[in-house]
Amino acid sequence: SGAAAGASDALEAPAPATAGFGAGMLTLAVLLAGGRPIYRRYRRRRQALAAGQLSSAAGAGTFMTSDAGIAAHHSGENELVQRAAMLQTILDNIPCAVSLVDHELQLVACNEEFKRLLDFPPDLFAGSLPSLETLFRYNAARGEYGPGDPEQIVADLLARALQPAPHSFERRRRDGTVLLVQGQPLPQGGFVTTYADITARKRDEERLQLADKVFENSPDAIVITDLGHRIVSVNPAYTQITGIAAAAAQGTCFRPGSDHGEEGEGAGGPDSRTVWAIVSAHGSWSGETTGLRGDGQRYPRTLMINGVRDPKTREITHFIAIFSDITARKRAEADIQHLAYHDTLTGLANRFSLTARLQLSVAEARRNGQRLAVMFLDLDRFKHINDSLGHPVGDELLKQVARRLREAVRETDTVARLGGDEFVVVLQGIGGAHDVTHVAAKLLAQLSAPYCVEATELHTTPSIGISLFPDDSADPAALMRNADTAMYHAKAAGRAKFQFYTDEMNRAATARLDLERKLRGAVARGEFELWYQPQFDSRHGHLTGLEALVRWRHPQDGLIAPLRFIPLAEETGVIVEIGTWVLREACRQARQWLDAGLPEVRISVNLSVRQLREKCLVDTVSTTLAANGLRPGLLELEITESAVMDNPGEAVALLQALKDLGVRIAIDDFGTGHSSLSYLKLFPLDHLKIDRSFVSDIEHDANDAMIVAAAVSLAHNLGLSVIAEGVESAVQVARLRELGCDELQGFHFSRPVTADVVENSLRSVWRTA
Ligand SMILES: Nc1nc2c(ncn2[C@@H]2O[C@@H]3COP(=O)(O)O[C@H]4[C@@H](O)[C@H](n5cnc6c(=O)[nH]c(N)nc65)O[C@@H]4COP(=O)(O)O[C@H]3[C@H]2O)c(=O)[nH]1
Repeated sequence: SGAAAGASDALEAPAPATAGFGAGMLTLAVLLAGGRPIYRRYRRRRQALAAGQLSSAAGAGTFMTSDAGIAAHHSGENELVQRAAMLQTILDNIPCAVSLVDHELQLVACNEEFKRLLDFPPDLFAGSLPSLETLFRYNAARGEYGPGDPEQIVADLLARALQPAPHSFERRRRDGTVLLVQGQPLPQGGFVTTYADITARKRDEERLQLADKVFENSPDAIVITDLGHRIVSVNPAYTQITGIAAAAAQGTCFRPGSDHGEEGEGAGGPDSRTVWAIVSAHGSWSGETTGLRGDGQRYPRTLMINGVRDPKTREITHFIAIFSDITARKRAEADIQHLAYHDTLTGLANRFSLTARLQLSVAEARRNGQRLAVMFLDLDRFKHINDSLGHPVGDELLKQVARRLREAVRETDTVARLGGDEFVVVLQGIGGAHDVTHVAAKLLAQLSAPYCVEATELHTTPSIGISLFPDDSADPAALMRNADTAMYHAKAAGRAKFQFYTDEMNRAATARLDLERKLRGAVARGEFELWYQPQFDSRHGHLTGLEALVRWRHPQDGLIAPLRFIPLAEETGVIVEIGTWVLREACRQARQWLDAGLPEVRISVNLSVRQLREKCLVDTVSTTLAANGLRPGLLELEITESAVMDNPGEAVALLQALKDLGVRIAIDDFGTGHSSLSYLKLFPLDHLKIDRSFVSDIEHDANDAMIVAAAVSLAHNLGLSVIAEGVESAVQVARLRELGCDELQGFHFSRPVTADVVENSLRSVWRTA
C-alpha cells in the first residue's frame, strides 16, 4: 500500500531506518492494522464534530477521553469507543514513550510516558493534541535539535516526515541524555514511534568502548588471566613486547616472576610463585622482574598485578597484569652509571669512583693488616704537546697512557684519571716501600717509551708522587693529598722521577697553602710596596736606571721577599694582579719624582710569564704611561729569558707590539735559559741582563768569565747593551768592566731601597747621565 512507503518519526531528525520494535509496539501495530476502518471512521467523526462539542475534552493527551464522550453521544459507535479506550490503555501500559501520527502529520495518540520523557508541558496538549509541526517548533525553539536556524530545522523535519520509512536512531538531547527513537510507518498512513531513554546503557557502552581502546592502544602489555592464572586475553602491546601472538598466549599460564631459568630462578626480582602468593594475600603486587620473550630472550620489565573483583560479590574473578619493557631505560641507566663512575676519554675510573674505591681499599687494607700505596702521576710537557699539536693528539696520547697504566698494574689495582694529565694508581696488598719502588720504576720506564700518535712519535715522561697507608696517613683524602705533594716535589726535582712523600714535604705544603691564602687579596689590602735598586754606567759611574722590585709587607709576618711569594703568585695567577699594580705604582712614582723636579730616570719593571699571556698587556702598559704622562722611553720591561724562549713565535709579536709603544725591553737572567740565537736576533731588544750566578764567581771561575765575555760580545753584535746584576765587590766591578759590560747593578752599589731613599739619593749622591 501507499502507507507502506514508510514512515518517519517526524519528531526526530530522520536516521537510517532499522528494524527493532518492542513487543508492546508490535501489539499496537497489529491492533491498528486490524482497525484501519475504525481509525479512519473515528478520524472523520472527530473532524465532523465541531470544536464546541468537543472543547470540553479534558486532560492532556487524552483525546480518548473526549472521544469517549463523543462515543457516549453516538450510539452505534461503541465499538469504536471501546477500541479507542483499549488502545489508550495499551499505550499507557507500554513501558516506553509512544506517539502516533497520521498521514497529515497530526499527533493522534500518545501516552503519558511520551509527554514525560520528551518533557513536553501539559499546555501543549490542552484542548486537542498538537500537530507534529507544533512539537517540532517547540523542540527546535528550546534547542533540542542542536544549533542551527529553528525554521530551517522544522522545515527539514516536516519534509522528511512526509516520506516516512522505518527508522531507528539515537538522539543526544541538550541535557546530555540519549533517546533511542524507533519509528514504523503504519499501513493506513502516518507512523508510530517509540522513545526510550538509553542514557545509562549508552554510558556503559561508551565506558566499555573506552576501556577497549585503552586495552588495544596501551603501550604497556595488558594480560587478563582467570583465577588459575591462565591467560584469557592479551592486548597488542603484549605481542609487541613478547613476540607471542594473542592466540598462542591464550590458555597458557602467565608467569609474572623472573623464574624463566631452568632452575626456576631468574635474575632480578622474585619468582612467579612468590608474586602470585603476594597477589593472593594482598590483592596486588608491583615491581621489576625479568620477562621472557617468545624467542627465549630475557628482558627487564616493570610489572603490576591486580585482582579484578566482581562488583556485587567483591570476590576476585580475574587478574590483570600490566607490564612494560624497560630494556631501553635500563641501558640508559647503565650508561649514566658508567658515565658517573668513569672518565669518558680513557674509560678509567674517574675522581668520584676513585674516592669511593680508595675508601674501600683502605678499609680492606686495615682489616687485613696490609699496606697500600697511592701514586699520583702527571705527564711532563703534556701541556706543551696539547697546545702545540692540538687537543685530538693530546687526547690520543692520554688514551695510550691510560692503556699502558692499566696494563702495568694488577687487575685488582685501581687506575683513575682525575682530569687533564693527572692519573692516580692505587696499589693494594703491597709488602712495603720496596715493592712500590719496583712498580714506580716500571711505570716510569713504560710511560717514558715513545708514543705514536697520528704517525708522529711523541715523548713524555711521568712525574710520580707516592704515599703509603698506614705509614703516611690512614685517611684516604690525606693519602691523596700527600701523593700529590710528593708528585709536585718529583716535578720540581727535575721531572721523570718518582718521589715518596715525607713529613718535610707536608710542612712545606702547609706553609704554601698558608701563604696562598694570605696572598689572595693582598693587593687590594695595599700590602705591597715597591723598592728600587739603582743601575750604573760601568765606565763613568753615573746612574742609568732603577729596577723596581716588589716587597710584600704582611701585617703579621712582616716583610716577605719576592722569592718566597712570586713563584706561588705565578702558579696561582695572582701575579697578574700584582704585576699590574707594580707597573702602575712604578709609573706613578716616576711621575711624582719628575713633578718634584728630579731628573728623568729609566725605571725597569719585571714582567712574569703569566702577564705575557694576558691579552690586554700592551693596552695596560700604554694606558698606564699615558695616564702618568710618561715618555715611553723611560720605562723598561724586564722579561726572563725562559719566558720568551718558552714560546718564541708568540713572544716576537708581543715584544714588537710593546716595542712599538716606545718602551725599552730587557732580557733578564740571561744565560740561565736556553736562548735560541736565531730568535734572539728577531726580538726587538735593548738590554741583556747577565744573570747574577755568572757574576758571583767571576773572579774564580774562568768558565763564568768566558760566558760573560761571550754574552757581551753576542749582545754587542746584536746592538744591545749589557748589564750585569748581583755585583757585590769592587773586584767584580773591575772584571765586568774589563769584559765590556755596559752597566752594573748590585749590593756593591746599593741594595734595593724605598722610594724615599731613592728621592734623597737622587738629590744628593747618585748622578744621572
Ligand atoms: N745576592 C744578591 N742579590 C742581589 C744583588 N743585587 C740585587 N740582588 C737581588 O737580585 C734580584 C734582582 O731581581 P731579578 O733578577 O729580576 O729577580 C727578581 C724577580 O725575578 C722577582 N721579582 C721582584 N719583583 C718583581 C716584580 O715586581 N714582578 C715580577 N714579576 N717579579 C719580581 O723576584 C726576584 C727576586 O727579587 P729580589 O728578592 O728583590 O732580588 C732582586 C735583588 O734584590 C746582589 O748584589 N747580590
